[in-house]
Amino acid sequence: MWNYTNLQSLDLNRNCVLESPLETESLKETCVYKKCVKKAPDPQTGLHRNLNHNDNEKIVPVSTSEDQTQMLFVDAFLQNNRLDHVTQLMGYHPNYLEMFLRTQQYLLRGDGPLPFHYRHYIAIMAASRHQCAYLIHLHEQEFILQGGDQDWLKGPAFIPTKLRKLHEVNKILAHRPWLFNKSHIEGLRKEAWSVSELVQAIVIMAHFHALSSFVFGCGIKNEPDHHGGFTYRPHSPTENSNDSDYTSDSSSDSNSEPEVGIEILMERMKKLKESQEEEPTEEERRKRFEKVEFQSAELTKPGKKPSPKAEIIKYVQDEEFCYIDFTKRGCTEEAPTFRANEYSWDDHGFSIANRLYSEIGNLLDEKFSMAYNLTYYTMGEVIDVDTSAFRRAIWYYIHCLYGIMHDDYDYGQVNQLLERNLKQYIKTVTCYPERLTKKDYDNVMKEFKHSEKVHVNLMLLEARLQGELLYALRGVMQYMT
Ligand SMILES: CC(C)C[C@H](N)C(=O)O
Repeated sequence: MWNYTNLQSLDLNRNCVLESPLETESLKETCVYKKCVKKAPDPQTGLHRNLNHNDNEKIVPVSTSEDQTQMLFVDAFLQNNRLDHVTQLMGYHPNYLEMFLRTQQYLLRGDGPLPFHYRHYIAIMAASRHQCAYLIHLHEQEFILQGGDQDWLKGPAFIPTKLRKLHEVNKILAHRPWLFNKSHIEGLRKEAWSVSELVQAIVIMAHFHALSSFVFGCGIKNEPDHHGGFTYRPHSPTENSNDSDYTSDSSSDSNSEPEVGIEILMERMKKLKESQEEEPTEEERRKRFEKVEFQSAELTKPGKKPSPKAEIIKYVQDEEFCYIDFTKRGCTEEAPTFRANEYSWDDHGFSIANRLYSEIGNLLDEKFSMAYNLTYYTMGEVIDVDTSAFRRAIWYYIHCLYGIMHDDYDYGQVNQLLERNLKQYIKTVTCYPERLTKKDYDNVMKEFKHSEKVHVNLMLLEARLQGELLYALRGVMQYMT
């Protein structure tokens, strides 16, 4: 349904999207993704540099000259009744955006056992675990458009028991997915949930948990017609921090370490590639994994969890329940390491998802592999770079935060390629995105292009989603057998 507000937002969204360090006051409408132009190598470093990018762009404008992106924007507008900021930001990576839109459309509006208004309400429940006002507001509106009862938006006391009973699973999957097991399914089966309804609900929850990470990770602002969204940007980042999804940063936290630049990173990647080191033994691999896991527990986020605003708190139960570190979770009993070679997406998750919720396995599979393999062979201003080692390190580090170990990956690479600040950022965005501050965003990947920071956030979204689904679908499989 198109209405004036939606058309308005299409027009106005250029002025209020990102609370990003790159925000300028001028409302530039420039296309973001440009083809690299090959230049002569830098005489000092021998690296090829792409001098043809403009780092002032924040989102891909509605008037983009890229045909593929333009078409996707039209699709997104028709699907979502608006061209939202998430879509415009993902517009930097049109091949990915296409799969994202296809999957989200299927989850919310395609064939499936759950009524449409339930799907949007589940999206609200999921986003509320991370206090993601942006997604909550979007789906409150969609919920009403789908004929949902306005009273439900007062909070869980007003919703049907069946839906309310999802709370426990929503909470566990969002923060400690390793606790999920078949007993949760058994419990919900007694509350009139069919297995296929549950699988759809689980995929919707996981999708919106991970999308909340993306929204905070990139600092996406509210839509113009939502609370706090229809404003001009503040002049300084500290002014009026209320209208953004970033928390204001009062702590002088640890993010002051100098960053390893792109050149050093590239040298390290090259060394790893050329290294003649013998394949580490299984035992050695396990030790390296445990080391990374152990170290991650030291990367705590100083400062308190932000307290949710009234419009969000009404949806949140057990507010205190959140991610806990490996060292505190009593690894042996409650959460043994999840071995991805014993239960993997490719061999297990994919087929059980497809079987119980037709088509979803294929859609997710394409989206995972797009995010995992996406590359433009660039790093900052350097072109012709094989970035796979860096990208793999990010993906597997996220799984490691969830206690998932891939036997064939050498976790030594994580420590060589991801420095402390970046690990801290990844951990915050993955585990408690609501705590991310603008300063955290500013302090990482300083030499990267804006579109590359978005790229990293796409990987965070997908790796987190896959990790959560691995636990959830393993629980479903245990229930079925
Ligand atoms: C995250 C980025 C460093 C990815 C890089 N720009 C690439 O095209 O592979």
